[in-house]
Formats: sequence, C-alpha cells, structure tokens
Amino acid sequence: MSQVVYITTEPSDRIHVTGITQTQPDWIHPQLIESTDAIKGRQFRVSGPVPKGACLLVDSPYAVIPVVDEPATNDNLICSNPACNRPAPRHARSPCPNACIPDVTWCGSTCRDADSLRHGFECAWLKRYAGTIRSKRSEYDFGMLWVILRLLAARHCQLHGRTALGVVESTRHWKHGWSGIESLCGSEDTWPHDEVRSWSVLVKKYLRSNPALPHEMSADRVLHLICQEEANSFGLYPRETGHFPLPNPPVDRGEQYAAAVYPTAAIANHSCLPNIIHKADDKGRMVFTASRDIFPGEECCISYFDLTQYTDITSRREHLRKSFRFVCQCERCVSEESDESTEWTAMPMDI
Ligand SMILES: C[S@@+](CC[C@H](N)C(=O)[O-])C[C@H]1O[C@@H](n2cnc3c(N)ncnc32)[C@H](O)[C@@H]1O
Repeated sequence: MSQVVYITTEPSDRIHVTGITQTQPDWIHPQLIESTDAIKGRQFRVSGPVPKGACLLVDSPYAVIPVVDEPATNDNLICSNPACNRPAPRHARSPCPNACIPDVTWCGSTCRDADSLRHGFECAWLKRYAGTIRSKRSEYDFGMLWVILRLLAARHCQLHGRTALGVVESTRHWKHGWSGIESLCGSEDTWPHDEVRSWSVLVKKYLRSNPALPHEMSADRVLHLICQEEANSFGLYPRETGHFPLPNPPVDRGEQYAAAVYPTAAIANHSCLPNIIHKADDKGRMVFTASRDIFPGEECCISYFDLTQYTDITSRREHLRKSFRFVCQCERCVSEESDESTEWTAMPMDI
C-alpha cells in the first residue's frame, strides 16, 4: 500500500508534514513521475489518481540563504545549519565566532558546532567580500553569489564524507544532492549576453577556486552553475504560492525570508492554473500539495510567482519572460491567447 502524507497548516502559517520520519528528509509520492515535454523539458506527471490535499513532494534544499533586512534584529532570520533551517529566535542565537556577517547565525551552539565544516568553507569569503559586493554591486548580486557559495559548500561537505543535509546519494531514479544540481536546466544561452558577461566578471573576481576557496571547478563551470541557479532557485515565503482561483479577498504569499535551490522540486514547470500549491515547511523543505484532484497522466505544475500580483495574460507573460526567460505555454495562457486573437480578428476593421 502506498504511503500517504498529509499536510496541516497551522495558524502560525508554518506547515508541518506528518507521516514521514525525521530521519527521512525527502519524500516523493509513489505516483509522481518525471517525463519530458518537447517545449518545457523535464516535467512532473502522476501515474495514478492523486486526491486534493495529498502531499506530492518533500524536498530538502541543497543550499539556502536568508533574505532579510536588518538581520541582527529580524525575527525571520533562519539557522545556518542546513539540517535545521528553522527560524533562529533572537534571544537564543549563536553568532559566528569570527563575526563574518550578521546574516549568519545558528539557533544554538549545537547547530553551530555541527555545521563547522560547511560554514568553514564560506566564512572567510563572507568576511572578505560580502560588504564590498553589497555596496559596490547590489544586494541581488550578493545573494546570488552567496547561494552559489553555499552550493559549493554543500558539494564540498558531500565530497568530504559528510553530506550537509544528511542525504545519501540515491541509487534510485531520482537524483539527489550534487547530481540533482548538475541536472538542472539553464545555460549561458538562457540569459541575455550582457547579463552572462557580468556574471562572468563576478566569477573571475570572487569565485575562482583558490586555497581559501578550494572548490576545484573551472570558472566556466561556476558560470554555468549561476545560469542554472538563476533558472531554478525558489524564494521562500511565509504563506503558500499557487492558490487559484484566488481566494476573495486575495491573500498574497507575504514577504520573502530566504532563497533556496532544491534538486527535485526544480523539475516542476510553471502554470498560471496550477494544480499544486507550494511552500517551505519549518525546516526549509519544499512541500508540494495537490490543490485539487489530479488525474492519471496529468502534468503537475506549481506557480513560479504570486498569482495575486500578476493577473492578466500580458503581465503574467511579461513577468515570466523577464524573470525566467520563457514564454508561458500553460493551458490558461494558451486559451487566453486564443481568446485574445479571436477578439482581435473579430473586431470591425473600420473602427
Ligand atoms: C525550473 S525549470 C523547470 C524544469 C525544466 N523543465 C527542466 O527541464 O529542468 C524552468 C524551465 O522550464 C521551462 N518551463 C517551465 N514552465 C514553463 C511553461 N509554462 N511554459 C514554457 N516553458 C516552461 C522553461 O524552459 C523554464 O526555464
């Protein structure tokens, strides 16, 4: 019999997954399968019926960074230990012993001590470059490079025997860990030439492999990793993304508090009429839940943006084109596009 996992949403907006054990960090519904679409590339489908409310995926991040203003006083700052990722309460925080940056903290000394190998990989870099990149470039560039640094740090821990997440490379179909990251879509051709050139400058300046940052990857490979990360990273928000039709009054997903890369969740394509809602749980694991009954063979899609923010086809497509570099081919856009062209061709020519 297949295992069924249910999600409960607490009044605090933090979701808890019941039915899987603490030692089982990831969970994939037995009916969830990967296939390929000629236009969209990899995609999720279901091989059998999945009822509304069923959990389809629980995926641990391979790398996550906090994204908050005023980290020293912000209650939404998360623990830096990737096996934890829980909010770090102000009164109980353990800061970095080298005082690298205030965004780095742990929810206690146990989490900090257990995270020394991984944080050791990033600490000197953060201390040396964070201020410069933030002031001379932008907060966005800093966040992007920090995600890359944390991807490299997780790989470093994986290669040196301790997986940052407690995840063991799977021998089954699904790719976990670094092999999941390697299979992400996105390349130098996905992004505008000027943007790729500016990322290339950043890599050469800040992310070359050296004795203080021994990732041993070529500058070209790190540049490719940025192109993948930009096409696949998730923002983490306090409320769910993807409810449609919109509740009345509409409820937005709230303010972003982190950004993360998930090896399996990244397979999900976008739809402006999604059948999955997504939100990170209180450990930063991405949780996919069916928002309606899903029929055998159907594609499972999330929404890449807050559907309360972009409502008409023009603004949705423009947002996806600018931020994700693709023209949305979801069923809602395709049907609204044909409605628009029908309206247009039906217009009297002499008006
Ligand atoms: C996060 S990845 C999703 C997984 C991807 N299909 C793959 O092969 O790894 C995002 C990419 O998927 C494709 N994609 C996702 N949703 C799409 C949609 N609604 N219409 C067209 N392409 C889409 C685009 O190429 C986009 O850059």
